[in-house]
Amino acid sequence: MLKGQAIWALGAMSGTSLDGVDAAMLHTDGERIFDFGTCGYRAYSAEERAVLRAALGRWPGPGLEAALGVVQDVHAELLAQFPNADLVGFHGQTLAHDPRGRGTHQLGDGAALAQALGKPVVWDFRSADVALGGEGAPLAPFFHWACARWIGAERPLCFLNLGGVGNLTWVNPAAAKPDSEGALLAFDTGPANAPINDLVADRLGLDCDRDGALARKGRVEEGALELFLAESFFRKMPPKSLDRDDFALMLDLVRELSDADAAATMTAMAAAAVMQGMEHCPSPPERLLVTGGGRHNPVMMRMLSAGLDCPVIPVEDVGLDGDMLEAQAFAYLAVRVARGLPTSAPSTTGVAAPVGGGQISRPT
Ligand SMILES: Nc1ncnc2c1ncn2[C@@H]1O[C@H](COP(=O)(O)OP(=O)(O)OP(=O)(O)O)[C@@H](O)[C@H]1O
Ligand SMILES: CC(=O)N[C@H]1[C@@H]2OC[C@@H](O2)[C@@H](O)[C@@H]1O[C@H](C)C(=O)O
Repeated sequence: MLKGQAIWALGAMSGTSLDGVDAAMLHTDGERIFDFGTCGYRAYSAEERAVLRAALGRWPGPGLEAALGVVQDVHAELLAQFPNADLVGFHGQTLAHDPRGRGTHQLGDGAALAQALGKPVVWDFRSADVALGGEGAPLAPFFHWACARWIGAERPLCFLNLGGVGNLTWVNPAAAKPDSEGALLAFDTGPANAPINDLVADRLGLDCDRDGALARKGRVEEGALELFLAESFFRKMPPKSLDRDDFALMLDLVRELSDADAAATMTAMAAAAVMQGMEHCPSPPERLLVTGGGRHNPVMMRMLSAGLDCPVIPVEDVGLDGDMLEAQAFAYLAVRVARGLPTSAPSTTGVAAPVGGGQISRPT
C-alpha cells in the first residue's frame, strides 16, 4: 500500500464488558480518515457470554476451545455482512492482561478468520508492544489523533473511553504524526463500567445500571471512595494499563452499602479515577470527548462535568460514533500495520520505541 492510497478497512472489537462484537468500516490510508462507513453489532447471547466469562483470566490454560469457538463464530457471522471490506482488523477478546507478568492475550485466531472470510486479517495487535516493554494498551490513541484532525481540532483535547475499563488520551492535533514527540499521552484511568455491571448482576440480575437509574437514587460513601483512591495505581505515572478485574476490591468496599448507595459510590469511583488521570495531561485540554457505553450514563457524565473545568461532551457532538470508535480504531490500526507504520509509541504504552503491532494472515 502507498501513502495517500485509502482502502476500506473493517475493524472488529469485542470489549471487556463482554456485551457483544462491534464492527465498523473506515476509509483510510492509515494516516488520515477519509470517510466513515457502515457499522454492525452482534450481541453475545447469555450462553455465549457465560462461556466467555468462564474463560476470563484462564490464559494460558486448557479448556478454551468453547470460548474460542464463540469468538470465531460470532466474528465470522458479523463480518461476513461487510463484503466490500479490503482488509480486516480483528482485536479478539482479551482474556488476560498482565504485561509485566503472564503477558496479554486476546482470544481469536486471525488465520482461521482470514480463511472463513476470504480476506486478509490483521490480528494480535498487542503482543509486539508488550515484548518491547510496553503496556500493550491502550491502542486506540493513534486513532484518536486521526479523529482530532478529522474534526478540525486546533488545540489539545482529550478523548475518554468509558468501557469496562476507562482509558484517556490527551491529543495535540498540531503534531504531524501520532508518534511525533508531544503528540499524545495515553493510559487506562481505572475501572469504569465493569465493576458496576458486576455489582448489579450479582445483586439484582441486571446487565448494567441503565441510565444510572440506581446510582441516581443513592448517596456516595466518601470513606469507600477515599480507600479506593488510595490504591497505588493512581499514584503511578502513565503510561499504565489495567485488566478488567484488577479492581475487584471495589466490590468489597461497597459490600455493606445498599444497592443504590453501592451503585452511586462505584459510579463516583469511576469518575474520580478519570479526574485523577486528567491531572497527568501535559496541558489543559479544551474539552473532554467521551466515547464508550459510559457516556450513556447521565450520573457518571454529571459527576465528570462537576469535577472538571473543561466541557465534558459525548463524541456525537463532534460527529463521531461513540459506540463504534473502538471498532473503527482497529480498522485504522490494521491499515497502519499493512503499511508498516507504528501503532503505539512510548507516550501511549511506554514501549521503548514506536512499534507496529499485529500480524497479517491471508487466505490461502
Ligand atoms: N444507557 C446506559 N446506561 C448506563 N450504562 C450503560 C448504558 N449503555 C451502556 N452502558 C455501559 O456501557 C457498557 C458497554 O460499554 P462499551 O461497549 O464501551 O464497553 P466495551 O467496549 O466492552 O469495553 P472496553 O472499552 O473496556 O473494551 C455496558 O456494559 C454498560 O455498563
Ligand atoms: C488489554 C485490553 O484489552 N485493554 C482494553 C480495555 O478496554 C479499555 C481499556 O482496557 C483499553 O486499554 C483497551 O481497549 C482499548 C480498545 C484500547 O486498546 O485502546
